[in-house]
Amino acid sequence: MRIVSITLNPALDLTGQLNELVVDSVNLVDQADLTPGGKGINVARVLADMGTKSTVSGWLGSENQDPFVHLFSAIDAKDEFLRQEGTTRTNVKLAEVNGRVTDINFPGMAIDHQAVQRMEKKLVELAQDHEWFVLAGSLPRGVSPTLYQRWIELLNQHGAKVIFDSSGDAFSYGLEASPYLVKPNDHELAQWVGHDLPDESAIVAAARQLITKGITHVLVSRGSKGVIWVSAEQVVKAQPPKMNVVSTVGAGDSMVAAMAHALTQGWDVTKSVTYATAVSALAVTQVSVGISDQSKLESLIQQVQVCELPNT
Ligand SMILES: Nc1ncnc2c1ncn2[C@@H]1O[C@H](COP(=O)(O)OP(=O)(O)O)[C@@H](O)[C@H]1O
Ligand SMILES: O=P(O)(O)OC[C@H]1O[C@](O)(COP(=O)(O)O)[C@@H](O)[C@@H]1O
Repeated sequence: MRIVSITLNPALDLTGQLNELVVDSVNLVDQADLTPGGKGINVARVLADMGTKSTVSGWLGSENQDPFVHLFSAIDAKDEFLRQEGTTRTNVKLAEVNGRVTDINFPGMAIDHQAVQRMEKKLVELAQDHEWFVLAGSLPRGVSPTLYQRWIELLNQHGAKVIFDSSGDAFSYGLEASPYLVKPNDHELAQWVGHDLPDESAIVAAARQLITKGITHVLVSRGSKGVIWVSAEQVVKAQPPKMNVVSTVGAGDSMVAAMAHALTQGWDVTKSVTYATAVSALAVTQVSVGISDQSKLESLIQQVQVCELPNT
C-alpha cells in the first residue's frame, strides 16, 4: 500500500556549492542545482529509491509546477497535490566545502480558508484507503499554527498512523494530537522542552515526556552524532561513521523516509534504526536527495554502531 506524504509548504531548492560563504560580500557559486523539494516531497523521493510507493499531496503553486509534476512521474508518486494560484517558493541552500550549509528558507504561498477546507477533505478521502501518513515541514502563510494538530487528530480518528516532522509552534501543537512517530532534531526537542539538552540522559528524559503524551516512537536526530530512538519499552542509540559532508539538506527527510519504510516493512528496532542512520548518513555525502549508491549504503549499514541505553 502507498504511504501518503504531505508537504503543505513545498519548495524548489536552489543549492549553490561554494568554497566559503562570506557575508557582506560577493560570493561566487562553483556549482548550482535546482530541484523540487520540501520535506514530504523529499521523503517520497527517498521512499521511491527503497521501492516503496507514495501518494503525495499538499499545496502546489500552479505557475511553476512543471518540475514537481516531472518528479512525481519519475518516482511513480500518485499526484494528489491541490493547485493554488501563484508560485511555489524557492529556498536557497549554500553549501561550503567545509560541510557548513546556510539555509535561506522563504515563507511560501499564502493559503486561504477555502484551500484549507479543500485540503481537509482530501485528507479524509486519502484516509479511506491509506494507513500510513507522513506530515512534514513548515506551514505556509495564512494558516493556523494548530493546523497539524487538528489534522493529526482527524487522521487518528480514521485509524491512520501519522509520522510527523515539523518545527516551532506547528510542531508543538501537532505533538498534542499524539502522532505515531515524531522526529525532532536535538535543537527542536530542546526548544519544545524549554531548556538545553547537554547529554544523552537529558535527551532521553525530554523524549520520554513525548512518550507520556501518547506518542509511540520518538527519534531524536543529532546530526553527526546519529540518533536516539525512545519508545515506552526501549532506548536505542545509533552512531554513523565519520562522513565526508557535501550537503546536509535532506538528511532529516531521508531519515524519516527510512523509518517510514522500516515501519511498513515491520522491521525490528535495531534493523530499522541502523537502516535509517545509514540512509541519512549517505544523504550528507551528496547534494541530491535519494539513495544514489546502493553499495555505499550497504557498506554504511555495516558501519553504523547501535547500542541500548538504560531505559530509566
Ligand atoms: N555530519 C553528519 N555525519 C553523519 N551523519 C549525519 C550528519 N549530519 C546528519 N547526519 C544523519 O542525518 C540524520 C538527520 O540529521 P539532523 O541534522 O539531525 O536532522 P535535520 O536535518 O532534520 O535537522 C542524523 O540523525 C544522522 O543520522
Ligand atoms: O518545511 P520547511 O521547514 O520550511 O523546510 C523546507 C526545506 O527543508 C528541506 O525539505 C530539507 O530538509 P532537511 O534538511 O531538514 O532534511 C528542503 O527541501 C526545503 O527547502
